[in-house]
Amino acid sequence: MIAMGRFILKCLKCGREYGQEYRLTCEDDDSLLRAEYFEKRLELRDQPGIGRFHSWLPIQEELTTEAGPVTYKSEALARELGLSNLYIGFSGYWPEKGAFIKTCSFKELEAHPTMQLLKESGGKAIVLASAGNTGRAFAHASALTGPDVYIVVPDSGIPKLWIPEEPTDSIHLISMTPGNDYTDAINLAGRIAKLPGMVPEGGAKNVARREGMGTVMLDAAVNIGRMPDHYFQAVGSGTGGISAWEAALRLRADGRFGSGLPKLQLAQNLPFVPMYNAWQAGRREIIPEIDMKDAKKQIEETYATVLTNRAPPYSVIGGLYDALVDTDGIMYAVTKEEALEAKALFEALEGIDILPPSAVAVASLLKAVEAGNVGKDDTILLNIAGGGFKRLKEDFTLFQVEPEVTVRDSDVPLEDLKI
Ligand SMILES: Cc1ncc(COP(=O)(O)O)c(C=O)c1O
Repeated sequence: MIAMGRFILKCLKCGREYGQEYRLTCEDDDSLLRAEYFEKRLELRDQPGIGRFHSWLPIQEELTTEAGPVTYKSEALARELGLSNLYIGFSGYWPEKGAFIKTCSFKELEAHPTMQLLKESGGKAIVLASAGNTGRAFAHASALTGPDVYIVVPDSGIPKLWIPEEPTDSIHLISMTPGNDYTDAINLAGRIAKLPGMVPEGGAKNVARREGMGTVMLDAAVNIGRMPDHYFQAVGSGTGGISAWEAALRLRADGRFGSGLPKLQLAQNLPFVPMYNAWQAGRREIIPEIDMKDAKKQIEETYATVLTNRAPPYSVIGGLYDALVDTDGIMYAVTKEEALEAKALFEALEGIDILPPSAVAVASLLKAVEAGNVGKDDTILLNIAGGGFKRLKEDFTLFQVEPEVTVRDSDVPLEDLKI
């Protein structure tokens, strides 16, 4: 158990408080827990990456990894769009800009604090589901730091499960046959996590994961000197949006970064856009028959497959709906063609390759400019949550993680997994 805490966990529904521990839910209800840190002012630590933001990470020991978010002011894309204060929050590999996330997405910002919290709370093995990028990040973190990870991935995610070092025995990859999607992987991971000795990673419920993603907002505020007026990101679960909002609430309370919360401007990719549909209809609830009819077929047709969660933390108290309401947010639905065009534009102008979800985010910024949803002198943060994969391959040899077992559906007998 953890000694002397740095924060408490508070239930956003009933207000019940818990000490510092690896806890995903309140004992009385299912709303999100939020960390309240004893440090109310952000005090940057002298660490190379995400560890700078230790003030608001739910761990004891400072992280020393070089992986961290990078913020820079755009010139070429900004000029093209006629924007005078466009900032890029870049999570990926781009050494020329000081970006050293070698699994090329902001999922690594979630993985490092989560693995550290697991260690500090005595856990030995963590279980998670992934559409690909999260699994890669946790596999890498496991190879670097030791704890076992059990990663359940749908077939479409397997090619994304490479890491920049030899896979270690601590990485256990479970793949699912075609026909299963990310949500099927979530369901199977949920069953495995109930086995003795296993700790569920928890997705959006995992505070360490949210704070890790929230550092993109913190880094931007520190670099710009204030919070941005707008925050653009592509979402699948929406956890990044929730995290950006929570980070902004802390920055507002800090007092040095402005008092207006950044307007969340979030995008999904067509035809699978359940949160966009629910938000457009003004609903807290996602109604599957309306908002994601023929979900599995829609998911197969999407360009950015990692943005396809059928059970996102949208309706839950403290979830994405609340974040959108509180920030007067906007959602976008982007086509594959729009995303590909945006990708080509960004890469040509900014000079770095980006992953499909980031292309969806760029496309939503183009739409926002066209619709007048941002002012030309507004301060805008565009979260490029994944990029630099081509750049990474120039410097590193990548290793594919091989599945230990492949299963047909999420109801398989757990004995078959030979865990
Ligand atoms: C690069 C990238 N961007 C965006 C997302 C969406 O993340 P979320 O919906 O959890 O905020 C993901 C999810 O895997 C991702 O890998």
